[in-house]
Amino acid sequence: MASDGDGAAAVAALGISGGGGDDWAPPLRRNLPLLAPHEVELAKLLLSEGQSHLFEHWPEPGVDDDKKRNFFDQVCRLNSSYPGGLASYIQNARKLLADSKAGKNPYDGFSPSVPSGEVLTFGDDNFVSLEEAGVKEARHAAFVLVAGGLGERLGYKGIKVALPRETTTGKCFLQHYIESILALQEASCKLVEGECNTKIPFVIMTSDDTNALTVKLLESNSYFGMEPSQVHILKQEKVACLADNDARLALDPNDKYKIQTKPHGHGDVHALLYSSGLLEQWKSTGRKWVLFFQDTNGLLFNAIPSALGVSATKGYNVNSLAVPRKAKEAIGGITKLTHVDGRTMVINVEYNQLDPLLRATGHPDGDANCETGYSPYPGNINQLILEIGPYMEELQKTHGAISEFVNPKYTDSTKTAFKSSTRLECMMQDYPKTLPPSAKVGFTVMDAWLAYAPVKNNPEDAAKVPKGNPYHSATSGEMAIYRANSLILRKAGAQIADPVIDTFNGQEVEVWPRITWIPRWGLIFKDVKAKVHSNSSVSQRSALVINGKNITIQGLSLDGTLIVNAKDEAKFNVTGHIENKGWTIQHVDHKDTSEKEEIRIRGFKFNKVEQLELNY
Ligand SMILES: O=c1ccn([C@@H]2O[C@H](COP(=O)(O)OP(=O)(O)O[C@H]3O[C@H](CO)[C@H](O)[C@H](O)[C@H]3O)[C@@H](O)[C@H]2O)c(=O)[nH]1
Repeated sequence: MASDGDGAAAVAALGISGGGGDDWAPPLRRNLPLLAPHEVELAKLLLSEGQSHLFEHWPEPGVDDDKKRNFFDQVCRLNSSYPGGLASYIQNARKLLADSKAGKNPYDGFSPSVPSGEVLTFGDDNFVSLEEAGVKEARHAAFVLVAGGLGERLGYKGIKVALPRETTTGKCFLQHYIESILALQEASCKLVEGECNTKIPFVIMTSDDTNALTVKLLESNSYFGMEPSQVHILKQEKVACLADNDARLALDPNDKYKIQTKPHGHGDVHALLYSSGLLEQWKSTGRKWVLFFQDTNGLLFNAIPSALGVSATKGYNVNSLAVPRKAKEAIGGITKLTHVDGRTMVINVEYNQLDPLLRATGHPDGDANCETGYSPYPGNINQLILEIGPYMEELQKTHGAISEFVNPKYTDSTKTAFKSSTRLECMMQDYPKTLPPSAKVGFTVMDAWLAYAPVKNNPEDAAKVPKGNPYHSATSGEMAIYRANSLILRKAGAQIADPVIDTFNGQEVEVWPRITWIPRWGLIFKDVKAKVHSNSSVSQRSALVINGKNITIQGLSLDGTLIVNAKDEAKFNVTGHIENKGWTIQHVDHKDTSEKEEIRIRGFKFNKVEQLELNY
């Protein structure tokens, strides 16, 4: 830090007179001697971008000097972490805020239509062969989890990847993701003749909100069996908040020497990957695919093998996973956009933009269901599979910058003031927007029961979801695992009892038998079919935990709780009639603070009365 004397010299050297009317807000002028030359440059930048208010409250030198210096440390970080620096950020913000105020449609000139993509049916021959193709490709893949989000809508205090995916085993999302990647690695390697030492890389994008807890979760669980060198953490920086339509930066309400910041969105992942150097490394070691996914979709890995199979067999540069979408559901719609000048693109139109776009282009009902009971636009679940070569070529041009948007909440229709500060955001699924028309952009649709069950909404909001639309809550997220596993076993020939309907935290859900397995057991449908025989049955009140790769089920009739553990490659056949009191489901009110938060948000817990545990 420059001494007072140095600062004054620096000021003089930079030719700053200390005058210039409003340019040098008086409180800043008085503090100039405190600043190092690079800080003076940053101050000039801020003033030239209309940010003199940031200094209005600064006291005389000698008071809060450390805080003033910390302020410039933060400005320096904000300036270096945004492509083009803070000046670009403020200019982009001013333009986007003006467009928003004017009600400008970001899709001006485009008309939407329903695109065609690959529609897969679980368990048919095409699905099975795509799964096999996907497993074969998996050893050329790298996975990227975007997990920098706060999960504001869920309101959970911890990080979302640490939440149990289901509470029968209690395994968290991150453990399930890692075990799934390792299972893919193992299965894919098995298909190679000779030795295969492939380690599938796994990147986690964190933010200041999630980084420390994510690292702690990994380290305290020995990376859930993954080699630490396989895992790369990339932390995204937040961006400055905007207080008004002039893009004046907002000060932190709790610290007037700090600019308030918020996450910039999952779109940051492309710029971070670009600057990390990982892509070159991956390409040079034979990687072909980069798979992006989100923090809480416990069904996702049911869809990965076949979707990767689609990418490989269709030669897609970009493949987005989708599920049938209910109108107004909070997932973007995959849409074909045709511009008046003839350009077309297939892209996600975010859920808050689809309705206005449709209304503005001759669809008076806006975002509505069609005769199928679903929106005609497939719902984007934000699982993207990018082919690494074309991806790297594109990033060479864009450096990973993704088109941004702003979403201010105005106090009234004059759109002159915001309810709270806003910021620019970007989304990873907007990546195809800059691609040339020659790019092969496709999508793959699967049933939601198989592929999509996120945990995003808190109990109160979930209970208000229109009837028939998915809740996207901790309750529905867990119940969806049991339903999917039950349906998969049914398809494999087992007799799985029908569900009962119950209501937890105000949400009516189907309660299927609580069946779970480790990814090594049932990575693809062919594996499940080979291990389950049709003469087996599971009653509705049962729980079945399959915890071993080579466990087979033959002639089992289960009415109660059964946990089967078999180590490594040990073979074990589960058979016979097993009956016990089992685990009953106990309702928990989400306001009951005597329960743990992860239990309260799902509205139930298991009362473990009796079980049979087999260890082999
Ligand atoms: O700055 C951020 C913001 C979010 N995330 C991560 O991005 C993912 C998605 O965040 P949200 O769950 O908040 O996303 P939304 O529900 O708003 O919407 C996104 O997910 C939906 C499907 O779940 C749809 O695909 C939609 O089009 C897409 O934008 C999460 O893993 C979150 O941790 C970050 O890493 N950094």
